[in-house]
Amino acid sequence: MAHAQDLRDDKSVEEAYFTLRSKHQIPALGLGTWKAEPNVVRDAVYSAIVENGYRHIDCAHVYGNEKEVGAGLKAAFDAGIKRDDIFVTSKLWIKFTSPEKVKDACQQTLKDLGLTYLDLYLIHWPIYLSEDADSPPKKRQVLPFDVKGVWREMEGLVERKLVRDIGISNFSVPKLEKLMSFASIKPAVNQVEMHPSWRNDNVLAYCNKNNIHVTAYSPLGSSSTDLFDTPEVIEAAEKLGKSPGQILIRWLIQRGVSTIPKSSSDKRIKENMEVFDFSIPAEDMDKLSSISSQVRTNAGEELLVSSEDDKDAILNEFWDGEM
Ligand SMILES: NC(=O)C1=CN([C@@H]2O[C@H](COP(=O)(O)OP(=O)(O)OC[C@H]3O[C@@H](n4cnc5c(N)ncnc54)[C@H](OP(=O)(O)O)[C@@H]3O)[C@@H](O)[C@H]2O)C=CC1
Ligand SMILES: O=C1CO[C@H](CO)[C@@H](O)[C@@H]1O
Repeated sequence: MAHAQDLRDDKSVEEAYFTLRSKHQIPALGLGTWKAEPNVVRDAVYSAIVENGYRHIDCAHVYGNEKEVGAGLKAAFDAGIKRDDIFVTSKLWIKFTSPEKVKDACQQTLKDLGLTYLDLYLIHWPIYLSEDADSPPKKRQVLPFDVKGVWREMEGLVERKLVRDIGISNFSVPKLEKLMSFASIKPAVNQVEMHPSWRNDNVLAYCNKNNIHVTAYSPLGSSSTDLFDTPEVIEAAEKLGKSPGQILIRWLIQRGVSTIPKSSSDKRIKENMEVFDFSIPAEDMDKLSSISSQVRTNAGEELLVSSEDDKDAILNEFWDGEM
């Protein structure tokens, strides 16, 4: 199987993988499922896998559609795709990030998806909320997060063979450093927001140095269309005869990062996969990597803002000043 450094020469979607520290391989491109309506996500998953060569599906309990994603996976398996050829990621939601809740939460996700194991299970955010927390939560509903205890339970999931690899999502460098200091099984992946308008360079550098693979979420800027109008993106797209979306996806893969663009449209599911027959020249990579305005689309506000007064203090603590 080809590895990251071979991608430029790769013509085969199925061969485009990055190798994790466990030696398991994660596909460079997957399908995101956040905001994929339950009534359409089954068909999107089927179309992605069976008709367009996707081999990674990114899920989460909180997306409220894991049963329907599972129906799409089942349809793909019924069509002859092998379970072992598909990489499925899911995430432990923040109301279950307490040691005694981890195993049940994982088993619920497995049941909903109709699987006996996950390829990757991530702590969705480094935070623990009470199960009755409002959205956004009140300050008192943000409970002490026992990262050591939760991680030990995540390691237990690997030992029980419920998951092949474990990782985290939305972890800043200081939070990664803490986790690395006690983890017996080191995190395989950190899934974070990443695109040319939020490069996340510090997190990427730390992860590269510590053999933690990075998966980029919201590679197209999520629900905002601003990225598609960025001059550097338009210039590269026109030069290479590709769509802005293809440029954004390819930029990530050439950075050594896997990514999971979401689409429920057949046309865009196909378009987003057509990124393995070209490469972005170094000068355009540099321009795309030099956009001065850097803004997260997902700073966790919906999880954390209990009142306007608390907003800055809570977010700053959450991201350890890495805003
Ligand atoms: N770990 C975490 O905390 C998070 C993880 N994620 C994961 O990452 C995935 C991707 O991120 P997400 O925030 O959904 O945003 P994306 O950056 O993937 O953008 C998705 C949006 O772009 C549209 N789109 C898709 N392809 C194209 C294209 N080629 N041209 C134009 N528009 C396009 C989609 O619409 P349409 O469906 O109509 O094509 C949708 O509105 C999520 O679905 C989820 O799985 C996301 C956020 C946080
Ligand atoms: O993955 C994600 C999408 O949905 C969640 C709930 O709104 C977000 O918090 C999270 O970042």
